[in-house]
Amino acid sequence: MTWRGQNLPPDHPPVKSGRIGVLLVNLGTPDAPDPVSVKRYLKQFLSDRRVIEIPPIAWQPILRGIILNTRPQKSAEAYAKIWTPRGSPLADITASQAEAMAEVLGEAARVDYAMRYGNPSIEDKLTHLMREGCDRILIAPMYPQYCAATTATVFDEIARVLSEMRWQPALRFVPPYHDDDNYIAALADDLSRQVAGLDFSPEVMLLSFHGMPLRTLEQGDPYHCQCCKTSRLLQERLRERPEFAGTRFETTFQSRFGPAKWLEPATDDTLIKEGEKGTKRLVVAAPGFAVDCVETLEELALEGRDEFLEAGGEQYAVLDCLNTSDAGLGMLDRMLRRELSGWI
Ligand SMILES: C=CC1=C(C)c2cc3[nH]c(cc4nc(cc5[nH]c(cc1n2)c(C)c5CCC(=O)O)C(CCC(=O)O)=C4C)c(C)c3C=C
Ligand SMILES: [Fe+2]
Ligand SMILES: [Fe+2]
Repeated sequence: MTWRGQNLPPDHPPVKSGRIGVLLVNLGTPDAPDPVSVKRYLKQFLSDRRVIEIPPIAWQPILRGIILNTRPQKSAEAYAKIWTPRGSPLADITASQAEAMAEVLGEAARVDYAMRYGNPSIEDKLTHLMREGCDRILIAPMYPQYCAATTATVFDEIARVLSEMRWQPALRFVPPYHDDDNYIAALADDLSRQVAGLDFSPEVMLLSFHGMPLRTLEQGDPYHCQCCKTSRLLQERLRERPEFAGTRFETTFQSRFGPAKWLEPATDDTLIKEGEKGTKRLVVAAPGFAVDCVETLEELALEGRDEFLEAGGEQYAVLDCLNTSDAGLGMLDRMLRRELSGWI
């Protein structure tokens, strides 16, 4: 019996090894846009102690007694507005990114994707890659800015899954890429292309990042700092482009959750203030999201539009995330190849 050129004795169990795997990991999403599925997803997501940093003895009664009895209904309505025939945009676009990377990497590596919460799970996909013979695996958390609530939870889950494996793969992790020239240049190209296609020129551009509780900044999470750096580097690039001549840039934080103080300025408050002070033409980009999701397609594109127009604004657009654009896939390809160097 032979496997990849190895001679094995006839009674040897089949051996598959020597392959390289790549696993793109994003946050996760419900299986369907209904309250039961959203409740299942939120229960797992909001029970993670890195996401809600309140001792479980205090948090779990609030989560189970209040949040999970109210939020799933409201969130399911938001998801229903953006759901596609192929499912949740977050999972669908992440799957397309993985397919595109599988194509460009070809025989050099197996590429797949997983979700930190919900399906397909990290456990299933990591086990599957191992069964396919991948004993070296590159994990790519799809978060440009490091945050304990996102990047670190991927590491936690991988470590948990590995703790139950006899034969563990060798692992690499793609580092946060908030100031990587490859990422900033891809954003600058893609956002300029999209603005050139609008029927108005923006007076103001919001660079909106997912928010976090302010306490996490005070406790040393680098997330806020990394968002600010991405924003500064991106603005430096965009100011050189004719599409942004005369545009004023603002950095904001969206998706506030719960009563604690979050990072400011808040995106929704800023949209209202801009409309009230006479800004007529505004665009929003969300550079911290690798793919479009409920937070960009519903909160920014639908709720945000109403907020801005009701406050006096006239023209409003939310730009696509890098998704599967040429710039986005080119960036991903270069980033994965760099992190795979020596393996492929
Ligand atoms: C305290 C709660 C939350 C923290 C902290 C948080 C951090 C955080 N989230 C993202 C990226 C995404 N979040 C998404 C959805 C989402 N986020 C929260 C709460 C917190 N996020 C909730 C309750 C939800 C579900 C939707 C809702 O009910 O509003 C998504 C989209 C998922 C999808 O299915 O489309 C993304 C992506 C980051 C990057 C982050 C910290 C930096
Ligand atoms: Fe979130
Ligand atoms: Fe939201």
